[in-house]
Amino acid sequence: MSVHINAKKGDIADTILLPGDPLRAKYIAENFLEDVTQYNEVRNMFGYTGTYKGKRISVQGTGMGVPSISIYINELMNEYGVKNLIRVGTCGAIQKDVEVRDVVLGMSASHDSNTNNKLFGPITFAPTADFDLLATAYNKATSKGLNVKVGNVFTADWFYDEKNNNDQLAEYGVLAVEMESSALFTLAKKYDAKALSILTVSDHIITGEATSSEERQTSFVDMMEVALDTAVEFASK
Ligand SMILES: O=P(O)(O)O[C@H]1O[C@H](CO)[C@@H](O)[C@H]1O
Ligand SMILES: O=c1cc[nH]c(=O)[nH]1
Repeated sequence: MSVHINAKKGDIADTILLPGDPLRAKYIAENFLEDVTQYNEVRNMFGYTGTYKGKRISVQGTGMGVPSISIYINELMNEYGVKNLIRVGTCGAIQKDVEVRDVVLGMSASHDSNTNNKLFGPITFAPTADFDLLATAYNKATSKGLNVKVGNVFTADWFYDEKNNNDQLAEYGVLAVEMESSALFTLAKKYDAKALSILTVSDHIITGEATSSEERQTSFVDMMEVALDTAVEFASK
């Protein structure tokens, strides 16, 4: 048992999906996994383990923002030996050719979080996804015929930020804005684990087009299938 996860050693698979929304974790467990057990309900941050296509996979809500996901991924890697971490999140598009409901694979994560400044001091570390996970997810997505985009995402500390630099970020090729990937990529490297962010565009920051909160919990099935089909290639059992 760790501080925020009420699971025994061995309850959590070495390969895990990480939605910010715990109800998205519940949806994935109920609709995609077989032989599911719930291992965590501390703070209603639900965690489940089951099988998908015969492989043992877990899914754990992380909450919103760098501090929250950092707590969960530290405990998952340190206390439970998790090795392959795939975020299944939502993001806001900032490029005209990235559309609502598109799937975005985060290859790198620029950010405005102070956590990496504390870790690295004067060095600007570039949080980067694991290439093997990224290549596998890309192949799974394109073989499903998805309109997948791959590139740099921006991990923001502020959700409501009137002074954000979306225009500049877009000019420099950033695809979309979310709130966790830089911490996931940074900490996974520290603990010699593999990490990737698979995101669905839930809203478009330029056009204002948006999805409902129910759709954000339950309907981004393309992303969930790409993540699970990728996860099974890396799960050890
Ligand atoms: O849908 P999730 O995975 O929570 O991701 C996005 O949604 C939340 C903001 O609404 C932030 O956590 C952001 O990263
Ligand atoms: O963090 C997020 C997630 C979705 N949409 C946004 O604008 N920001």
